[in-house]
Amino acid sequence: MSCLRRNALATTSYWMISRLPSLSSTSMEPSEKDADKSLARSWRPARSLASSRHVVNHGVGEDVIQGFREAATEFFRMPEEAKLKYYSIDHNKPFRIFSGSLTSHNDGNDIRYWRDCLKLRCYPVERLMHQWPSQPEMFREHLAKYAVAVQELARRFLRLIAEGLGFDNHDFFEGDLSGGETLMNVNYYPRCPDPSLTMGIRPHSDRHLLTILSQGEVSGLQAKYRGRWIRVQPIHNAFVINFGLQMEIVTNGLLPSVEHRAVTNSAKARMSVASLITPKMDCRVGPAPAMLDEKTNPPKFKDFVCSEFTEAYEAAAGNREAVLDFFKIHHTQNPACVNQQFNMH
Ligand SMILES: O=C(O)CCC(=O)C(=O)O
Ligand SMILES: [Fe+2]
Repeated sequence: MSCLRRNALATTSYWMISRLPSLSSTSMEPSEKDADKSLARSWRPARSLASSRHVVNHGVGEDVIQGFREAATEFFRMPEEAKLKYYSIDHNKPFRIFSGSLTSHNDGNDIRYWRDCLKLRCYPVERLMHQWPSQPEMFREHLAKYAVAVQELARRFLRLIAEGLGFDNHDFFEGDLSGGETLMNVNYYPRCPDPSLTMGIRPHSDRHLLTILSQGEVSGLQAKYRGRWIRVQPIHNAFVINFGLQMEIVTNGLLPSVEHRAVTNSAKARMSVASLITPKMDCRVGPAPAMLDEKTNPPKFKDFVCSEFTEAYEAAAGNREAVLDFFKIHHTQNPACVNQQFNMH
């Protein structure tokens, strides 16, 4: 296991992938392997988020990204009556719209949120697409193409992460650990007359393994870095890759989830599309055995069933420290005993 690689991966949990001059989603030439090598080479630490490094060769065509972004924009443009039937605060709905905060939990603060969110389950496509809205026309078709392409990208990323972590098994994240239904937040932030009074999304860490975010062209995303909020400047056709809390736990804290938020702006509306790669609800999640060493790196977190995590996340309103606290091991137990519980697959 190369310590250097681990350190490189650990330095920041934010990467941006910019457009691919040489590859498109339809033409994976010269070969997927070469594209992966190129991705792997670019897994270097960002010196700071202010000078984010960009990873090229993500392989998702501009037509696929823009096609879905346009269809989603059309969706938000539909008359209120057409959208109202989807409005729901029921988390079990496969497709719904809601307004405002990230979780249903009220954290007692007085912040107002200007966000409409279209929340849906987007992968596996064949199983879920009949639940998506049939209007606007082509919405389903564009979403299906986007969801498949982003899922493939996530799969490649997870392999690279496993490789970068030095795992013998590069398929470590395959199967139940990343095989839950992929969720998608399509966030629409209207133009806001006074951004000092409203937020887009509160500060939070994403709950799952990995988020692949298309920001669009309008800035608004901010990430916490050394205690300060740094703007993540959008890049045309780029994805922001964001490690979630469960990645932080699986890697025993080596790849920390990034706290981020979205602010509103008075000049332009903004739309972002976040695809959240998640474990199966009944999957046991905990620090990967390959990450642990009884003496030097005992487990920092207990394992849990993914559905328990959802409850903790809601209760902590997405706050990184508060969520992690639910699962932290305060080392009164013998780490050797705890070790035996971790069986990820
Ligand atoms: O709008 C953004 O850039 C961030 C969205 C986000 O953090 C989320 O959907 O979890
Ligand atoms: Fe997020």
